[in-house]
Amino acid sequence: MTVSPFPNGLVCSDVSFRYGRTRVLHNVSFAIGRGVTGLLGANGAGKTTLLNVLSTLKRPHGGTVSVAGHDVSTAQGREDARLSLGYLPQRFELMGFSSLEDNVAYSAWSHGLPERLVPRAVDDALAAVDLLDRRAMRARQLSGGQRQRLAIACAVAHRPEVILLDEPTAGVDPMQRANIRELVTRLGAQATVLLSTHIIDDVSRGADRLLIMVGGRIAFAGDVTDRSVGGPDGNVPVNDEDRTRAIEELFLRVSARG
Ligand SMILES: Nc1ncnc2c1ncn2[C@@H]1O[C@H](COP(=O)(O)OP(=O)(O)OP(=O)(O)O)[C@@H](O)[C@H]1O
Repeated sequence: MTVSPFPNGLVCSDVSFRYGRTRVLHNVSFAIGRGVTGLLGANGAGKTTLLNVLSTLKRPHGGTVSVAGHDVSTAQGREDARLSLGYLPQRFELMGFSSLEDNVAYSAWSHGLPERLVPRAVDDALAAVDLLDRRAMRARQLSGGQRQRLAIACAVAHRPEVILLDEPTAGVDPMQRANIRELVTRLGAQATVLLSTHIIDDVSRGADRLLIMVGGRIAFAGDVTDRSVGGPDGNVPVNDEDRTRAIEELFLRVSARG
């Protein structure tokens, strides 16, 4: 057995998953630690399915997942993992008629944060997403981008060690996107963050590492500053624009290879 370099991060070993008889994840393996790892893949590549498996919502048909050191193949491991996990799914529900602070408090409590720690956690999470001054508002009164930020606050208020974000910047304007990107970078300073996205800018500007999924397999894994991201000529991109272009080219190259 190989020892993961990130025993307290997210370790996915040889994971397979099927919907009925259709295999969607094929022997997916990677290990990531603190920082932001971008997960890129075309529509239908299997990103959401992978996040559902990593979050323990779905059980893999093969392989193992370890979240913050907890092996999720056992009932106790899954229970411990859920307390160490924050998951922002692609489609999330907020309690529209409840205040922002009640939304975050309920989420923190339901993730197992002791009740006495909840008020402070709510303040910290709302401050982190820049919504503290709207704490008493009802969630249904927020704009789309603000709702997205509130949902992130709900996902991270219990201070999880591993955070899974499924397209957190989908459908938000460039200003809000930059705010969310900055927030994700801050989260990555304290936690292992896996960020699934179609927006290459989010990866080139905000991620340290990159995974590319093609047809349910990991087709590329590396640092965003790796020489391999620079393409066949091996030039290392030095600024965000060059890096975005290089990652886009890498994505197309790797996807075409299948
Ligand atoms: N509940 C389901 N039942 C059957 N097949 C499914 C189900 N959910 C997803 N699939 C299939 O699994 C494959 C992977 O889907 P998934 O949603 O994981 O991809 P994705 O990379 O997240 O796509 P997108 O970027 O469009 O969100 C697709 O072929 C999809 O049709």
